[in-house]
Amino acid sequence: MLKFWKKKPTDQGSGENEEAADQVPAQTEMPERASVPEVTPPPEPTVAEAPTKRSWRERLSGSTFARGLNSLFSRHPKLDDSLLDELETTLITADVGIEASTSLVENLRKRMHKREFADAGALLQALRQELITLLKPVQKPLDINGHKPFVVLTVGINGAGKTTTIGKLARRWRDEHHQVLLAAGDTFRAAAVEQLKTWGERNQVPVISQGQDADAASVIFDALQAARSRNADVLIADTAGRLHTQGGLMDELGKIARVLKKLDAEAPHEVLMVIDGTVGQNAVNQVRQFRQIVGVTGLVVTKLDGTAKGGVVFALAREFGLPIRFVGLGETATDLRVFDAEAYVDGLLPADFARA
Ligand SMILES: Nc1nc2c(ncn2[C@@H]2O[C@H](COP(=O)(O)OP(=O)(O)OP(=O)(O)O)[C@@H](O)[C@H]2O)c(=O)[nH]1
Repeated sequence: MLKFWKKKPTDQGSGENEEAADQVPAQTEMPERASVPEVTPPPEPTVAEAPTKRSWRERLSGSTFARGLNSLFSRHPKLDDSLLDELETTLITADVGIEASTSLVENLRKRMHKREFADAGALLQALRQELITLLKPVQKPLDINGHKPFVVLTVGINGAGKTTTIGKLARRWRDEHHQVLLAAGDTFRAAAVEQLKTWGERNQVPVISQGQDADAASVIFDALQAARSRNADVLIADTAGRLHTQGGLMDELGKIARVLKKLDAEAPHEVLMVIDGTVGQNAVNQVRQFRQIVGVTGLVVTKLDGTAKGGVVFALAREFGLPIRFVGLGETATDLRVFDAEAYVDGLLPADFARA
């Protein structure tokens, strides 16, 4: 245990470890130190990129959801039961989920039979409203001002987009003038540490890392100490992608959370689960499994610009009611958007009917 605190010759000499060690209560479980933490300092700022922010519709219009609705309403402009039957199929095909799709359509069918809609356009407007109503409760942006440093622990399965999302978050919060620190806690995948360092360099944000195969809890613990001693506003910790069946790796998440609590009883302040939006209904199972291991407090749904069908966001909202903090609409730094129910729905609907 003492070994963990012993200052290594190549330490940066900041005195951070000693200072934070004084604040640590008696330890029963400590992360194993595999190697000396490395701090990658941010390089000098370069001229800021000036990316053009593309609209939600530009990004979402290729989805099965958007294409399905467009084609349905142009092929079938007449208001009747078969339009609703096809609408139900379109929603299910787009990953909205059977229960949510059926309940949405049956509700619209009842209203149609009560002659609430003059034409198919009015039905589409009602659908827009219902979809927004489904998503509004999960539109709860992440507020990082309540704690200092605010600790965000990102979790998810392999390739979901955690590291990329962290890079985008670093950029966003840095642009909002927060002091950001990153922890390279994905010590499992060879390239993950380098990938995070690249994002750090690109966004002038320091990264705390050890070598590959280091103990993730140790890296993240060190990073929280560093964040405290540097008076950083936010620490974002990466973790290795894992499946619920990988017991050892799942236990590691619990260990990371416990070790963080030794420094701050309320940390992590956000357990952000990153979900690949192209995996369809599987996303629902993933969230269910991760929730049982670590108390997920918010979701990020990525890759909605790609081959995602678009509907999984509704399925997640209906199933869990967990806040959807952000959605990934592309691979560049500014492509992570704060989730906005109306903008999302309007990005999926045919342009003539959406309000955007
Ligand atoms: N099109 C698109 N691609 C994305 C988005 N977010 C992430 N990606 C891509 O998804 C791939 C995987 O992203 P990573 O960030 O490496 O995923 P990870 O979850 O850290 O992966 P592991 O370390 O294996 O767990 C990369 O090629 C990213 O560029 C997004 O919103 N849109």
